[in-house]
Amino acid sequence: MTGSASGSRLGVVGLGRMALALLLPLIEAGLVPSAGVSAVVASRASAERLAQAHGLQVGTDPATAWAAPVVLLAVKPQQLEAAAAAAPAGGSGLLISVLAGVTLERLQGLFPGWRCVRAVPNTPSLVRCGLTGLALAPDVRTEEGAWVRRLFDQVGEVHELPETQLDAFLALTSSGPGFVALLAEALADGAVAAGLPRQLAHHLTHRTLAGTAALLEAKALHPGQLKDMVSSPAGTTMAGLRQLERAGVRSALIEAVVAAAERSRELA
Ligand SMILES: NC(=O)C1=CN([C@@H]2O[C@H](COP(=O)(O)OP(=O)(O)OC[C@H]3O[C@@H](n4cnc5c(N)ncnc54)[C@H](OP(=O)(O)O)[C@@H]3O)[C@@H](O)[C@H]2O)C=CC1
Ligand SMILES: O=C(O)[C@@H]1CCC=N1
Repeated sequence: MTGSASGSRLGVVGLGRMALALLLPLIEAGLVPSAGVSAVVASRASAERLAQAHGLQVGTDPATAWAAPVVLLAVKPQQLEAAAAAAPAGGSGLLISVLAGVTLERLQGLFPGWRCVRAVPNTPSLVRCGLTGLALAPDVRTEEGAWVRRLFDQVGEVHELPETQLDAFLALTSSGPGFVALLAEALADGAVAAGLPRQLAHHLTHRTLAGTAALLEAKALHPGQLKDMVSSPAGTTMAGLRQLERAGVRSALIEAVVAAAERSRELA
């Protein structure tokens, strides 16, 4: 890892799916040296499995991770109190939390002395197509803030936002991959039902999603414009769109994002 904010050591408290989605590409790109990572998880079995799978130092003694000058906190919100209870008193480093909903104010209360960053990343970070929302506590030093932005920039796009917008950001970008995956699964099922082989149906679904997103972005189209572009009068797309509107898919998607944002606020 480069940059004065970090030295060469990174503590990781909770090495689950999100922490791995961030760390593995950073290690692969040589931006975080695997020898400088000290990770802790809850169970000995997970520690052994993760150490073997990724060649990282993974244990269950929290002191090893909290000794680093920068700590990535990536336990579940429900595991926060236990993780905080195991942190040594008198910390003075940089704490980057990715916990859904957990506010800077709560982090500062639980980890006195730590300069806190609330990050909202997503799992496409694993393939360096991520999105990260960031809010920094006022005491985060200028060079630390710059280092954090650079770090997340390496796995995708960074958006620094007022903290009040992070729950909505998370609902769209962090929960969003789950919503889109459900759509992808259902679209592929439809293609199989209509006669395509399963493997081809999944491949074509992924390419359709990626191509649609690329077209929307490249031509700066409103989604409604693209919908109209592919809908011939009395054609195939309108036949499908009528079914979607009848089933309330548009409203269901709106409510899904709103529900995820509300749940994030509850987890605070
Ligand atoms: N998954 C996602 O897409 C996103 C997740 N997030 C946030 O990231 C965080 C982690 O989520 P995710 O990676 O999915 O969860 P996981 O369940 O995959 O990972 C949680 C990790 O925390 C470890 N852990 C549990 N308790 C402790 C403890 N007391 N001390 C140290 N480690 C502990 C677990 O160890 P063990 O395996 O031994 O139980 C596990 O490694 C959550 O707060 C979530 O809100 C944010 C954005 C997106
Ligand atoms: O579902 C969750 O709670 C986590 C946070 C955002 C995505 N996954």
